[in-house]
This record gives sequence, C-alpha cells and structure tokens, in this order.
Amino acid sequence: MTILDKIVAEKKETLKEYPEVVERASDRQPIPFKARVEAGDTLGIISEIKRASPSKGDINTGFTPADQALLYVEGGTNAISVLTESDFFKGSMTDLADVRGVVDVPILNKDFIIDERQIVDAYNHGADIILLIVTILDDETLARFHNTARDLGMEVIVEVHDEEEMKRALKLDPEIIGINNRDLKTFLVDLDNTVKLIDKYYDEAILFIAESGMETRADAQKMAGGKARCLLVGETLMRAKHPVEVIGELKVGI
Ligand SMILES: O=C(O)c1ccccc1NCC(=O)[C@H](O)[C@H](O)COP(=O)(O)O
Repeated sequence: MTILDKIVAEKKETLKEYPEVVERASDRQPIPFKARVEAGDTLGIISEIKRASPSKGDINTGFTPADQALLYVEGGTNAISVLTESDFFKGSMTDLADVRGVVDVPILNKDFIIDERQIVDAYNHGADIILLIVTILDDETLARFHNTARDLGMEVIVEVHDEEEMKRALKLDPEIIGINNRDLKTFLVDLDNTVKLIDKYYDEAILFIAESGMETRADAQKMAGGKARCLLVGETLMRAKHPVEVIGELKVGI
C-alpha cells in the first residue's frame, strides 16, 4: 500500500462523518484566479499553508494560518493554497475559513477530493479553486467533479504527474493543469518532470502550474523557461524566516 493509498483510505473514513448531503450555503461568487495570473508579467505564485507532510513530517507547526496568509499577500502571492487534510498534513477546514476571513486573493482548497460533498464544503468554507488528482479518480468521476466545481463558479487545477495522467486530464478540456514534480507514491521530486510534460503537451489556452519541490529563484527560472506560468510552493515558504522576500525571489519575469 502506497502512502497515497493510505491517505485516500483515511479520507474515506473521515467522509463517514460527513452529512449525507452538503448543501451550498450561499451564492458567493468565487474570486478569479487564472485570468489574474495571466494578466501579470511575472510567474504566478500559489503560496501554500502546510504544517506537515508524509514525506517530511512536521514542517512548521508554530504559526497562525491567518498571519501566514497575510505575509503571503504582502509578498504579492497570486493565490493561497490551504492544505486541509488532517491525518497526514495536520490541516483543517477551519484553517481555510480563517484564511478566507483575512484575504481577498483566490484560495485553493488543497485536499484529496474523492467525494462531491468535499467540493461543496470547500466552496462553503470560502475556497475559489479546488484541485483534482487524476491518479485517484476514474475518468467518469473526474469529469463529474470537474463539472460540479465549475457549476459552483470555482476553478479547477487538474493535477497530473506523468504522460498517461496528462492524456486523461486533457480529455476534460481543462483550463488549468498542475504538474506535480513529486511522485505521490514514492515522494521522489524531479523538477524536470514539469519541463518535460509541458514541452510535449503545451497548449496556450491552458495555464500550466509547476507543483512541489521549488526552493530557489533558479528553480523558478527553470520552470518559467519550461513554459510553466505559475508555481505551487509549500515547504520552502513554510520554513522561510522571511516568506515575503522569498515570494519576491520566486516571481521571476516571463
Ligand atoms: O508533500 C508531500 O509529502 C505529499 C505527499 C503525498 C501526497 C501529497 C503531498 N503533498 C501535496 C502537494 O502537492 C504539495 O504540498 C504542494 O505541491 C507543495 O509542495 P512543496 O513545495 O514541495 O511543499
């Protein structure tokens, strides 16, 4: 059993505690993400709130999500990702709501979505974007969840790691694709993964996001050179003494 299998198994257990139906609680209009990144002249940055991870254990547990989010905004982040998975990442939907309470940049609810109720819950807690991980969903479910989120006015990052997943993602006619440099089954990180996959499947209509493992301005330049338009950065910012400055370093011109 891989760690990803374990995360999904735990998620199924957690979902047993959910109400049978999660109703949409408002008609809030989500904040646009893709258009805002594309309007800029630097690489977009999604800055992540991440206490811990299965690959690294505790990363930073001595912070307040709202304060960390405000630092990210001060740094000029284009969006904030809140990792809400609790068993392996020590996050919660309360973190998401707390961040929503203090920022007006788009928020990504980063979790392992395997049930439609999670999408409505993300919307109700103030998320503007969700992420669907291709490897944990079959084609029919992926398409259905994609439509559910779009119907709520949310944007969707369709996350892939390899060519087979990229081909499945493209069948959705997606607006945003995230390429994870981390193999979620082995934890191995390879920044060339983003460059290789965009090179083969580039489409100017799609916003390509490089995810995981970026630490330096040189990493950001490599991703921008490979036609990634945005980065998703967690650990580097959570460990940084001065996240405001680090975001500035990663926002390279394009
Ligand atoms: O981060 C992990 O160890 C991990 C393990 C298994 C499944 C998912 C995992 N991370 C989720 C993410 O995609 C990252 O938090 C995100 O891309 C930021 O990555 P990083 O900048 O390397 O913290």
